[in-house]
Amino acid sequence: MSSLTRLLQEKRKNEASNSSPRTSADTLTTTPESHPLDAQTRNKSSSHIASDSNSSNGERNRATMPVPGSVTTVTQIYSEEDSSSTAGSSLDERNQFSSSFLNSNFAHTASLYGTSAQSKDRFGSLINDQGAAGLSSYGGSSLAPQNRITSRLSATSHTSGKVIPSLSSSIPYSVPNSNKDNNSSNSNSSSLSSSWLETYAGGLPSNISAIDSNVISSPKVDSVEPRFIISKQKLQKASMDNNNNTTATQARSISRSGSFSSQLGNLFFSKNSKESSNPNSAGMTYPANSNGPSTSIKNSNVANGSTAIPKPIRARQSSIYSVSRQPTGSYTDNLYGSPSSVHDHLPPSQSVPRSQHSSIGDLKRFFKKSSSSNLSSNNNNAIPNGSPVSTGMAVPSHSHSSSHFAAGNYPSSNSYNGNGDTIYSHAHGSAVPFSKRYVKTGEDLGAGAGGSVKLVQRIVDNQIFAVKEFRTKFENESKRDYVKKITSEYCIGTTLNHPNIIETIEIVYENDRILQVMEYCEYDLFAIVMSNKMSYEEICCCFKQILTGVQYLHSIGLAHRDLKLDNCVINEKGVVKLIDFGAAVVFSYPFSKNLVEASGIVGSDPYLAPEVCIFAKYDPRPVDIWSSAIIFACMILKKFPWKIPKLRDNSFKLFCSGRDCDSLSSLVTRTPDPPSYDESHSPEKKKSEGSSNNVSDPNNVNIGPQRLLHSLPEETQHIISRMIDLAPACRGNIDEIMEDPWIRSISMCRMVEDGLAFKVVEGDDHHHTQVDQSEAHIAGLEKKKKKDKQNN
Ligand SMILES: Nc1ncnc2c1ncn2[C@@H]1O[C@H](COP(=O)(O)OP(=O)(O)OP(=O)(O)O)[C@@H](O)[C@H]1O
Repeated sequence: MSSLTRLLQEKRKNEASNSSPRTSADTLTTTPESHPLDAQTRNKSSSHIASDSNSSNGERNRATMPVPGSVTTVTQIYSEEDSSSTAGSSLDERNQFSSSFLNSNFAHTASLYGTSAQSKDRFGSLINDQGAAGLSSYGGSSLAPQNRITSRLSATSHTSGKVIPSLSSSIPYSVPNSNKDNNSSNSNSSSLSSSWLETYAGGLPSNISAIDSNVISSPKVDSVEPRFIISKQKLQKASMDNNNNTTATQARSISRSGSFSSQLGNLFFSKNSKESSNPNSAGMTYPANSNGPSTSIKNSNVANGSTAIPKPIRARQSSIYSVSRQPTGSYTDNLYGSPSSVHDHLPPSQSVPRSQHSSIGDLKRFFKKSSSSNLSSNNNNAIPNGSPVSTGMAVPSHSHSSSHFAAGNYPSSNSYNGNGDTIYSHAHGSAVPFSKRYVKTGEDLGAGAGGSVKLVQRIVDNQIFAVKEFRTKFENESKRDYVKKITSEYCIGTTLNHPNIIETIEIVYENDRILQVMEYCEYDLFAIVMSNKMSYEEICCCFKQILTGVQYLHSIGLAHRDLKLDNCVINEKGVVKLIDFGAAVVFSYPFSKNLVEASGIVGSDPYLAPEVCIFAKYDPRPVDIWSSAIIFACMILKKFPWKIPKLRDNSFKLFCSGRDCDSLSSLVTRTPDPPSYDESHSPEKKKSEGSSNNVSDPNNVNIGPQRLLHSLPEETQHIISRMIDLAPACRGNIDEIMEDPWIRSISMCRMVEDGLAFKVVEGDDHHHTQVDQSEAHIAGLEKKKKKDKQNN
């Protein structure tokens, strides 16, 4: 056990002894004997690994085998709940694989965006170990509760009111070697990693190289060149000028780091048009030298002209031509390259990425509207940094998506009388009300925590789209949480541009509903997996496409945080797309090496990475990596490896056991082994990763990582084991994963540019399974399941 971990545990122990009786039960137990794996308990568990659905009996038998006495089992800190909860909450073993998989997979996303430990406490009493009616932070949805595992806020010590440490405070994420002096104000992790780094001569694992602290801090500047020094008089004059021109001041005051969120906080909770029109309360305004607000907008909030709102025509115009998909990596060109942007009028130092302006302006208009209808005001609510709101606003600055808002040739108005407003669009004719441009067609596609998704047909060309209608605010939900969710999806949806990410066509606010029009994909990946018709090559293709989408997200500083089969759709050409960015967060801002940790138990139980359930803050990138590996395992096994990554789940407990360590917290906080002398002099060997997968008995397939891995094809085992390393610091990062020989060898269907359009180049060793449209989406599968139940 590392001294660091020991320190952490001692701290917890002390905290535990000082707190309530409940917390004393959370004390770390490290003695293997105290949690022997007992066959009976395991027997109750239904979530076992098997290579296919017919092997359930064999699996059950295997699970009842006594675990050799020599192997270690793991215990989890803060595990009162875990130890007291029953194995009965695991998947029902008697069920067919497919049905348990189906039941379990209708999982809601739980999210507590950026909540503090205290705020989590508010929900603590609602925790329900049985899972069926557990708390969804969204308060439920239209899907039948028996059909889903609701992600609960059940993890760890949230109920005990303890402040759970940040994961990065116990492992060295940071890389402060290059600017040691600058990091004096940084967290412990920086100094820890600094010494760690010094000790081991810079042998950094590849997945932590880009980050040098978990705090955003401005770099210190020792000396400033004279030409950059502005005299006091000049400054005063400038500020007087600025007072006369608040619009310009506001525009210039928008900074990349942090201020977006607080300004957005004001924006969202503006009480009325008066407040909104006050630049000090509204926060976001448009550059004075832009074309200014459109007086043609029939919006009382805007009509007085005192609030500088992006000219919608401009924003709309800006989105038409440049929205065609750009190959990954071309975003910086788009971001700064378009000559027609209003931002080009600003000197570089004052300009902010265009799409930020557009998004913010659009959002401002939208939320002023909605605040006058749905949301009552509350100016006191500040939205914290790192929340999905700030996240959302930060996204465009990273991304190429400014192209969405670059010059174009849109209809002269994007607003229409009374009924609705297109917030974002790169669709023709968006000046016409949504309801006059689209008709609903067919069955609903699905519904989840964020809203319901329907199929619509565009009248003008009969093209089919998926429309997500965001749910309205729940009564017991804070406006902050609601707004965060919507904003996050809005910003991200309008920003991302990659073949493996769903394309947002437009976002419309109409009759108090928020509608996101997306490209339609004919199948849910979940439904395809459930058809049991996928070939191995097809599974690999889908997996690589998912990873490609993740690689794109991570490359622009975003993490999805809710990767699961349900959030992957696939079109009839075999192109997989990631959907549902309601839980996504920014982990890195442009031009910054700082890691912005994520917080909250967000995601769906079976796909959750263990650190999410243990730490209040964590790096969200390894979380995506873990979830992607679980998706792969699900596609191969047609079932979940476990129901939840907590020790109360016997399958997960067995997976964690049999290693050279007996405590889950130690395993999770492990750091890569420093390279030995030999390794550091041999690039090949250097790659051999330290990991928490250290196995006591590699031949025992009932316990340890091989419990899962042995069920997977051999060539996949190496990289999957790197992806499901219990320690996020040891987990492979996305670039490393893409370099894995097996991943590289996968023949993947992909989109390539073909003149102005894109065409799909199919993988050469497989075809993609198609299923009947009645069973192509989760809603259809649910219906079928209900029908089957009734017939039985
Ligand atoms: N573009 C699309 N094309 C086809 N089907 C889609 C599309 N977008 C969503 N769906 C279907 O709608 C379902 C719900 O969508 P989504 O995940 O965005 O909703 P949600 O309310 O955010 O769900 P969750 O509970 O996972 O947060 C998906 O599982 C999928 O079946």
